Amino acid sequence: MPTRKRFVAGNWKMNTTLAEAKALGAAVAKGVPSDSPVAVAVCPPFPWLLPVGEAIKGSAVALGAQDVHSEKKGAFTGEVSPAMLIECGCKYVIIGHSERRHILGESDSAINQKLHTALDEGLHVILCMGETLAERDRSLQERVFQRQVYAACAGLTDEQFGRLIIAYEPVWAIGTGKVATPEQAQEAHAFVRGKLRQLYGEKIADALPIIYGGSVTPDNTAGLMNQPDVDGALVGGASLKADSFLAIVKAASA
Ligand SMILES: O=C(CO)COP(=O)(O)O
Repeated sequence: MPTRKRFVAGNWKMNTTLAEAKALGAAVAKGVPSDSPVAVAVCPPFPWLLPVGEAIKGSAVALGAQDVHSEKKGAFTGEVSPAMLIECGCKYVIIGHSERRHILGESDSAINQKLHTALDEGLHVILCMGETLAERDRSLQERVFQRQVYAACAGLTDEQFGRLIIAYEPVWAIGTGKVATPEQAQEAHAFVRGKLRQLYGEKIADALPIIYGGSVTPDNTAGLMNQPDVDGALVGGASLKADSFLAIVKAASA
């Protein structure tokens, strides 16, 4: 049986004041035990990376960013490079979140470029993917996974695969309170893992964490985590309160 460490990350999106972010970071850091069986990260907005990094310093909680640019540096007004994130203390970066794909129009190829640059520069990447409701209604989800995941993974080295986490986030479940059932999540995760196995071999497929995101709460975490291919959670709304985020981490630790 493969042993994948579970991973729970909080995506704070465009929320929190500076004071709230520092307090939330500190409370999460305090609540996660140093010997936590679950790896934990928080992903605050860019301007709060340094102060939140300070608030979680020395704890078991790692820092992540919500996006990154695909080039290493240059004339890209308003953008942030992988090296800047690393200097801010980030271990992780989220790439390809559905809000960026659908609201900001990020294409698969732009996401793939970001993924490769971020991995080349040394970050761990949380690559988001998932189908819309219209796509699920037409049973197109597996085609969507294929497009979003496999193109992104082409050309990665074994070492880079070791720094990749896939987050399955069905668009219809994000911020809607409509969580995927454990069976729906398992089916999607198993499909993705099966394809990774076909394309890149057993070792890579078995080691790669696939986490679920979309209306995760303390109440539905255990059911999702009981599925063999669900390795953790990417949490939006419920990560904005330390109590609920820590309850999710605890449920994922069981
Ligand atoms: O988009 C998400 C995490 O990246 C999920 O958001 P919610 O947990 O608020 O549904």
